[in-house]
Amino acid sequence: MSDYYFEIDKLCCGYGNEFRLKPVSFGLKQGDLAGIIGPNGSGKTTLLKGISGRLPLSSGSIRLNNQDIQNLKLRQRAQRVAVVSQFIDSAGISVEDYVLMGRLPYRENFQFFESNRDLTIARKYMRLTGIWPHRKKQLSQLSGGEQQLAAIAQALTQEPELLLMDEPTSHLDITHQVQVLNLIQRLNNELKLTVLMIIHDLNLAAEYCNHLIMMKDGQLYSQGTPSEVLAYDKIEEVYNTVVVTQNNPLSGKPAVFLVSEKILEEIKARYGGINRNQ
Ligand SMILES: Nc1ncnc2c1ncn2[C@@H]1O[C@H](COP(=O)(O)OP(=O)(O)OP(=O)(O)O)[C@@H](O)[C@H]1O
Repeated sequence: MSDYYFEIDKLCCGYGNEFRLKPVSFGLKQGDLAGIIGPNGSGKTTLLKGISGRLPLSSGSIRLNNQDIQNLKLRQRAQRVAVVSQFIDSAGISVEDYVLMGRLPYRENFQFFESNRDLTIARKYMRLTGIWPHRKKQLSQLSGGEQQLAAIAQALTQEPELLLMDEPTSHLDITHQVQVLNLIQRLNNELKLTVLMIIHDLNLAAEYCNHLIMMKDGQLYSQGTPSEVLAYDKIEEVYNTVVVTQNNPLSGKPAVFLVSEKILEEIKARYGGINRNQ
């Protein structure tokens, strides 16, 4: 029996000889809201694709609630793990029908129409994500951010135990970023939904996630609480960029500040460098 609700052990996957993850291992507790961070091309999406089954593993195991989920049939896996990817296939389908597709893994053989329960669940998540007013529109008529909300509503309609998300806030303005992350945080608190998401914004990652996984060059570089992972020296090594970190005065979570080249040169000329002990 593992202490972890979700655990990957020495997971390897990639694209032939082009790019391959070095073995990645980590565990999450039920109800963790975990973020995968790291620079462009460090392997975040590849890791998520390996976990979601979109890329075959060359080695390693994935366990959810003490069961190896690699060998589950697609339908069974989809009842337990939902994925929100960056790019949404917005074919000619209404928002409501798109969200209802989240119930497909639960359809019985020869059940051609959704049940009342399917409709109730889909409507609940359309309301929660705020796309309810758009439900009759074609998905292709929505903005990038609204499509992202529809994709999240579909994934939640799947009622998964584990929600995987590839940059769920990438197309959203700050109001909707915070709205979506607040919603995810609420579901995570109320339903004990375990969430693993790729998130580029280090400040949002620090504020919302209780566990961070930092990738560099196809391998796991650091993992732990935001305070452990978002130390200035780790960020500088992984992102090759000078940063200053301070705690958010309200939440106590680390906040990361970038420094322009011009200011850095002025500080070097005046003080010889950044005083990290201030
Ligand atoms: N289908 C593919 N075939 C071959 N190589 C690929 C493929 N998809 C991605 N790669 C390569 O794998 C590496 C890791 O890509 P990945 O998408 O996992 O990075 P990422 O950390 O998610 O980056 P980003 O932050 O830019 O989305 C990159 O060098 C990329 O060029």
